[in-house]
Amino acid sequence: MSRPGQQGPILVLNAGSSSIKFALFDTMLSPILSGMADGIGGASQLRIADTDFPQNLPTHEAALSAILTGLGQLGFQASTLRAAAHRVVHGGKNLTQPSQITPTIRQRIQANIPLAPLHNPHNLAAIDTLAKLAPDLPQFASFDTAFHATNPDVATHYAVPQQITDRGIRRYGFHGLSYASLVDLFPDLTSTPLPARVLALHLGNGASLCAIKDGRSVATTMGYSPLEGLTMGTRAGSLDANAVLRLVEEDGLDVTRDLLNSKSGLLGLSNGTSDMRALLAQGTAQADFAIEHFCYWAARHAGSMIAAMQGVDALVFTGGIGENSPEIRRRIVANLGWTGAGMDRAYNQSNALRLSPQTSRTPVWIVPAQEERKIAADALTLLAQGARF
Ligand SMILES: Nc1ncnc2c1ncn2[C@@H]1O[C@H](COP(=O)(O)OP(=O)(O)O)[C@@H](O)[C@H]1O
Ligand SMILES: CC(=O)OP(=O)(O)O
Ligand SMILES: [Mg+2]
Repeated sequence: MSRPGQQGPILVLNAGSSSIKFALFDTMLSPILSGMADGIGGASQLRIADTDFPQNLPTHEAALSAILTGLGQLGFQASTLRAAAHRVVHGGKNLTQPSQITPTIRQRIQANIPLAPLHNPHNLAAIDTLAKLAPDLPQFASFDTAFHATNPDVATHYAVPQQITDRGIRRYGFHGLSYASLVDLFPDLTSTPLPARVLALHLGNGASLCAIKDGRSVATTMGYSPLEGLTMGTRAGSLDANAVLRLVEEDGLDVTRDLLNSKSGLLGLSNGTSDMRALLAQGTAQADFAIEHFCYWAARHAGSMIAAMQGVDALVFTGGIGENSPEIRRRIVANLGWTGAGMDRAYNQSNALRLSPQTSRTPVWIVPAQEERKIAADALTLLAQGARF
């Protein structure tokens, strides 16, 4: 029996830790419209196409409901869709390929909640909400961990006994849909082939770096969960495991989990603000220290990524901060002057595609994160292969 939306668009939902991005694509992968609910839990707003709607969005659930209402008012009710496709942040050991969501896949996503507590619950909530609204709607998931499946064992193993690694305590890496789309889009956008050794900087509310050699991930800064690595909006980034043990001992597990995932990073350092745009506008000593910490550690971790590639041929910024903040890019590239990267002030100020002058030995680019397009492409491939619908 055919569904009413069989010829309709694909809805992509990308729930980040502070935002839900969404997009509709037709079956030729042409964008129909896109939008975003951002600043969830803070100074939130909903943007659909080019229109901003100031909205109080205290939770991801409120944001999802506002998005679905807004799309419904434009004629895109759930019943009119051909499929929905989701970014799922943690696929764990087993979910390394885009998949149609079945009860088994849903159960595995749920089992990975402790590994990505700021993400997987929101991904699952979106899947469940749509399943209730439109039980026959085929739904698909693409996993943020999958692009890093090419990391060598030496990069994915923590230095713990093998039986611990076998329990899944290993490095996975995230932002893989962003890095995969960067690799796909780079040649067309820049009219140059993808350089052999790319340092990709995905700087958003969550932030990570990836060493991309010959188009494949060979190292990344996030590990077992999206907590490891850089200083982030609310996440602490790397810290000594013995410090974590002490916090758990003194404050308990739940308090410590919340502290390290939701109350640290820029928010903790500045004593109140996780949003980079707001921090840059503040001008207080605490805000400046938080910004300095972010840029210093991004550059320090970059050194590690560059060592994994034995050098670097290009730097590529992406993510909300990477695409939009000239000041943060300026500071990070200044800390990486030793790589031969340089910045043209005017190009940087205008968020141009190429940020470095022609004389720069190592070019610096912006490639906008196109996670939604990648997720839609994955879903279309599965539909073409005959996924049930
Ligand atoms: N013009 C800007 N200047 C500085 N930071 C910005 C700007 N625009 C967006 N950002 C920052 O980008 C971050 C959100 O990035 P994004 O990739 O959308 O987040 P998420 O991790 O939720 O997907 C926030 O810290 C926000 O302040
Ligand atoms: C994995 C991750 O940190 O995602 P986001 O940056 O969207 O929060
Ligand atoms: Mg994001």
